[in-house]
Amino acid sequence: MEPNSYANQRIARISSHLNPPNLKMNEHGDGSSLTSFHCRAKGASPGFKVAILGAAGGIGQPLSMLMKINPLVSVLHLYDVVNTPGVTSDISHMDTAAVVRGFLGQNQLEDALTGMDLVIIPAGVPRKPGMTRDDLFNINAGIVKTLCEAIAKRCPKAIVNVISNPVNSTVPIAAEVFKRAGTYDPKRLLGVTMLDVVRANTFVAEVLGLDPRDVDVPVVGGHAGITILPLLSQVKPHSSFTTKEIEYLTDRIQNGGTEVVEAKAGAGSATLSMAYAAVKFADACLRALKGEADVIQCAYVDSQVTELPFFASKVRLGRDGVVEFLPLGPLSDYERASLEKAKKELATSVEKGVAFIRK
Ligand SMILES: NC(=O)c1ccc[n+]([C@@H]2O[C@H](COP(=O)([O-])OP(=O)(O)OC[C@H]3O[C@@H](n4cnc5c(N)ncnc54)[C@H](O)[C@@H]3O)[C@@H](O)[C@H]2O)c1
Ligand SMILES: O=C(O)C[C@H](O)C(=O)O
Repeated sequence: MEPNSYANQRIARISSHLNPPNLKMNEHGDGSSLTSFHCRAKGASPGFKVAILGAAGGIGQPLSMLMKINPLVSVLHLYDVVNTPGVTSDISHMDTAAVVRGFLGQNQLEDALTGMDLVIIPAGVPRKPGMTRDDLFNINAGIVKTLCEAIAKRCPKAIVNVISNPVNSTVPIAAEVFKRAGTYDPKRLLGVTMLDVVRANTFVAEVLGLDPRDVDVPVVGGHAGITILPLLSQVKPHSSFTTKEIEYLTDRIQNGGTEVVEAKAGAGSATLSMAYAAVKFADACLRALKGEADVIQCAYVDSQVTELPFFASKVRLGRDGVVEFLPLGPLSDYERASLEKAKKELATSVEKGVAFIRK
């Protein structure tokens, strides 16, 4: 054994203990462990501070793992109302730079959020077969409200990525909470619709016989059923589709979530593909925060692209969040008709979210 390796092993073992007091655990129970007092201070690695709210859930766990690998992250705060000690201990053993801290329960929510640059919210209940995303409103609306009230207090300048469903309503809820608190910056609040883009790229690539990494499908509107509108006329590389292909692809992309919910047969909704999509989106936000130019993603945002107050479309991201809305571009007749149907449903979902806070 090298002279220092024993000490190094001990320090590695206690790294998961460098946590808030509630998560200090001594698994050895022999009273002989090093404490944080004995550890040499680690120079702060450059990077961003990211909090995941709902970190112990089906999405939260793989999302936390993948964010721990992201070199742009220096500090990773994992918050949930259950099970964060275990998830935090587990993830903190990964030999990547981000320092991981766990926070458990409402009493620690504000500590989890203090000073964060990016907050990702996958907290809330998922669908079971036969449910719509809107059926989750009654539970998830209150969860998102509480979390956003704490964000307004502790990291009002953070970029916020909302994953909790129904996204078409939870993003307007978040906006209303921030308005009430006097901290609303529409550029910094983004509903995550990346999974629709990920699915669209995958399914279109299958039909075209291409590698999905070479395919780019804009998906606009919102994140539920007919509000999910893939713009197949704008697929890159430029491609033409038969009417049958357009109908098949639109239906499959709009119902991708339901396809997973049914396949999981009561055990929840998409978690792994969602974690992948959430990390892709969060990474884009962090690259833009760092100053990378030309970061363009689809997101559900406070929008000027249509007459609706919130709409998903391509946006350019920068150091302050959304810095530009890209125009919808020329639509096919099929897409124009679908957009009108989507707008009606979206308007209702937005109003429902706003009314939840204003009532
Ligand atoms: N935007 C999208 O594309 C997309 C995709 C998939 C799932 N979702 C949605 O994401 C949400 C989470 O899905 P999941 O499969 O991870 O569910 P899950 O039940 O596996 O995990 C949710 C987690 O949230 C936690 N939680 C509950 N109340 C909380 C609170 N007040 N504060 C903090 N954490 C709390 C739970 O303890 C749990 O760990 C669902 O609403 C689901 O519909 C959205
Ligand atoms: O379908 C769901 O309920 C989860 C998510 O919105 C999805 O699109 O997979």
